[in-house]
Amino acid sequence: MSNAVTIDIQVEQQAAHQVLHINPQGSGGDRALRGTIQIPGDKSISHRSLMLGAIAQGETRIQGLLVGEDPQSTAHCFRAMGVEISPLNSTLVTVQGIGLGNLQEPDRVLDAGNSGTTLRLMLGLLASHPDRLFTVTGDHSLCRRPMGRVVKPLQQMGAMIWGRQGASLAPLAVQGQRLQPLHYHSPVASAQVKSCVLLAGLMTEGETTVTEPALSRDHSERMLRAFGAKLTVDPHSHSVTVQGPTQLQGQSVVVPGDISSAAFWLVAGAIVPGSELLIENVGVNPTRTGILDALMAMGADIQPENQRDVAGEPVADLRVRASALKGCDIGGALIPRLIDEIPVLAVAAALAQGKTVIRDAAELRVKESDRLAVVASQLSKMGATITELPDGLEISGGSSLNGAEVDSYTDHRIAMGFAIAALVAQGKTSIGRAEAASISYPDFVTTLRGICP
Ligand SMILES: O=C(O)C1=C[C@@H](OP(=O)(O)O)[C@@H](O)[C@H](O)C1
Ligand SMILES: C=C(OP(=O)(O)O)C(=O)O
Repeated sequence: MSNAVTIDIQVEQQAAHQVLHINPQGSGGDRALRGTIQIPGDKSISHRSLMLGAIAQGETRIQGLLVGEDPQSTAHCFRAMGVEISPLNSTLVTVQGIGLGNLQEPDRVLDAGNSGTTLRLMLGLLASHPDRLFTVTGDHSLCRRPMGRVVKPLQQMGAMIWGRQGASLAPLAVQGQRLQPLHYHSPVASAQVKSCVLLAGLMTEGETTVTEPALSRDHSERMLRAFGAKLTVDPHSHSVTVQGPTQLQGQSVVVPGDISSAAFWLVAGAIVPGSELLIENVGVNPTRTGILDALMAMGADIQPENQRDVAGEPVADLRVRASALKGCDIGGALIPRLIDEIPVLAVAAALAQGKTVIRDAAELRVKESDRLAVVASQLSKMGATITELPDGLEISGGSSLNGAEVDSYTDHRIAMGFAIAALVAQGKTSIGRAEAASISYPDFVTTLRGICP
């Protein structure tokens, strides 16, 4: 029997959609993945640099911005409100800030596409722009996602917002107002809720505070401070206060690589026997590194190298080598620190020895898809033993996966997570609607081809 294994990767266009076929050919041989990977810019930081740049005074210069569909949605919306933003696909992106309170009333509906971050953060700014009417929408997925979580605190600040089901679903109409400050106790640990209220607080006279039940990603806090906002953080109560009104100054921003994109390679390197991958320039902000904690608790061999600080965010290169994984329990305050990585973490759990239980993750039901239901149904098709819980997943690992026809449900994290599962499956896996990957990672398939035998 030949020991040569190749992993055949084909993208098939089927009408408006793409099917990604991944077929490890040859058996018994070495499938090891090897190489050095450059990951795309952090999506959360990319959105924030465009938005803060737009409302600051003077020019903001952004290096390393993610050129994915989600930041493109943010750029389109702010261009429609009079902000000059250079093409996103250049090494240096410039935003000509128009100053606080100066977003123009757009002559069209603002379309946030597939991006929850765009819509929720932008609503805070729109609601606090007096005398202007804005209408906002998104794609089919976004119009099903809950907006009440940001509309409610904004209404408590005096915002006027209309939409379906008591303004809890987009499309929404916003009549900008002078708002009142608020101390909002958010029932969810959500950086989008926190950031929305803080952005509304920028324009509002007085102190606007958000307290959250557990710490969510703190990129807004870091960047608002860097742009000159008057901001205080109480780490004990997970509270952030902005003192408004506060004028921002344009800055130079360097966007680190997205750990949520690195997560696919971390899991791939850990589960494909013999692999060694070096993932360069990964943002390792402690509010985002839950995936490292979880994988290491499962026995993954991940070494951070060359740790440094880049423009206010910690960065490292991550070396991952394949190792035997064991199941573990994941829940509580760890969840917001790895929320977007759970689909691919479930793939690692399916390969680990023993049981993995993920809890406190009901938020996954209101992402681009119901990620708990989709991961459970599609991973079962590949032979995994997985049960959907109301707020998580129970995965009995150790089974080998078989190739299958699965669907992304138009969710980028699902499309890419299943591409990683396909690398260890017996036989061909076909992932429907795989073009969703370009929401956060347009070069995903190119990078995958580059590390496969
Ligand atoms: O603020 C952000 O940039 C994000 C916050 C998270 O959402 P929630 O705030 O809804 O948890 C995350 O899932 C999303 O991908 C990006
Ligand atoms: C949930 C995500 O993004 P958003 O909420 O911005 O659509 C994600 O990227 O996984």
